[in-house]
Amino acid sequence: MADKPDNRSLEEVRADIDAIDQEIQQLINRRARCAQRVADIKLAEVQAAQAAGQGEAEVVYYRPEREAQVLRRIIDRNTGPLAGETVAHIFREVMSACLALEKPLQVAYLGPEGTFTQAAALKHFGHAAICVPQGTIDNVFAQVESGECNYGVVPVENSTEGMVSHTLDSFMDSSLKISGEVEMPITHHLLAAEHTGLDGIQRICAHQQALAQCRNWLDQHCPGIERQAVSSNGEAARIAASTPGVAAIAGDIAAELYGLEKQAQHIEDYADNTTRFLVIGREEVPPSGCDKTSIIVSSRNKPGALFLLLDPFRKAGVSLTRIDTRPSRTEKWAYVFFIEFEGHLQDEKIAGIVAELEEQSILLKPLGSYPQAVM
Ligand SMILES: C=C(O[C@@H]1C=C(C(=O)O)C=C[C@H]1O)C(=O)O
Repeated sequence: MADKPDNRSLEEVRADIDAIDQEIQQLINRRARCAQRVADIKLAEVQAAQAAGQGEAEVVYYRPEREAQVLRRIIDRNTGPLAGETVAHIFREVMSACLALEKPLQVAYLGPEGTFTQAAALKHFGHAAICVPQGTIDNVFAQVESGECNYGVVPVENSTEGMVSHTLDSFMDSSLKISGEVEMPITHHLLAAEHTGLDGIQRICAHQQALAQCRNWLDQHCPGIERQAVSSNGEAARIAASTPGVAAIAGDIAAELYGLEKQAQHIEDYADNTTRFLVIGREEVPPSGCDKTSIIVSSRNKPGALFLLLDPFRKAGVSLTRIDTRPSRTEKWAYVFFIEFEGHLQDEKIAGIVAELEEQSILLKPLGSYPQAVM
């Protein structure tokens, strides 16, 4: 059946919009009161456990598995005209604001301000979270380990350049768990002070990953210009803003934050350049129904060792989403594998695989099960 023609005048449509906005606002506040009630229940549960002498568990208001389920359902049932992802982003902010009524989350991220890691933190936790920049990946881990921050966000893998090895190394020494993943499409620009122009650039600063991701473009358009690797693209943008003749490779946030002009846009060599970030926390996350698990495993140095590590996955029909190897720092010439796969450590099938791997390996460290990225 065709829709009835919409004969409303401009004034009538605007009156409708005003009435709808009022209703949405009331509903959002009603939702917020529900979230407050949930928080009261969680607090009462922890207090009751403490009174019964059962440890000193802290109240964990944030529930990543529940948030992932809410967002997935929103995308699944969406009928448009707005895109599912668009509506999910709006609800991401609604949940973020509801949660902050109790206490805004403190989230450490690999800074400085203006990095893609900051954008990833905001995408995952929403804008009500208090995001705190850290100078190094180690500091992000330390902030979460000490309880200074609730969660941390670190880059782990880029689709052009592979793993961020430092993040993997940090996991080896840490007791923190992975509680989520964030995927960000990465777009790089060549940024410099206004009116610099390609001819006015003597040096290009960026994080080594960004330099690598734009290598072909730079070879073609900026041959002979010095390239300098610095600690982050945000830092590169800061340098470019204060040093004439210096350009930075960075994204839109950095361009805006440091008032830099785009000398060239979208200079990454591969159009589907994405970076994946991990969220680290102190708690294990229950199953959300669509999860991933990451483990570190080190095998005995014998023929077929890698085959033996992977065979349990094949037998159980479980897909690996990532496998990477790092030199072990304790035993010379031993290697550790960083393996990611679909499923949750609480699934029987996954628990079986892990038990089998434990027999084959000298070290097996589960880094956590967490909801697969929703947006
Ligand atoms: C309301 C809850 O607490 C938090 C807020 C949520 C929300 O606003 O929907 C979801 C999960 C938690 O992060 C809950 O656990 O249900």
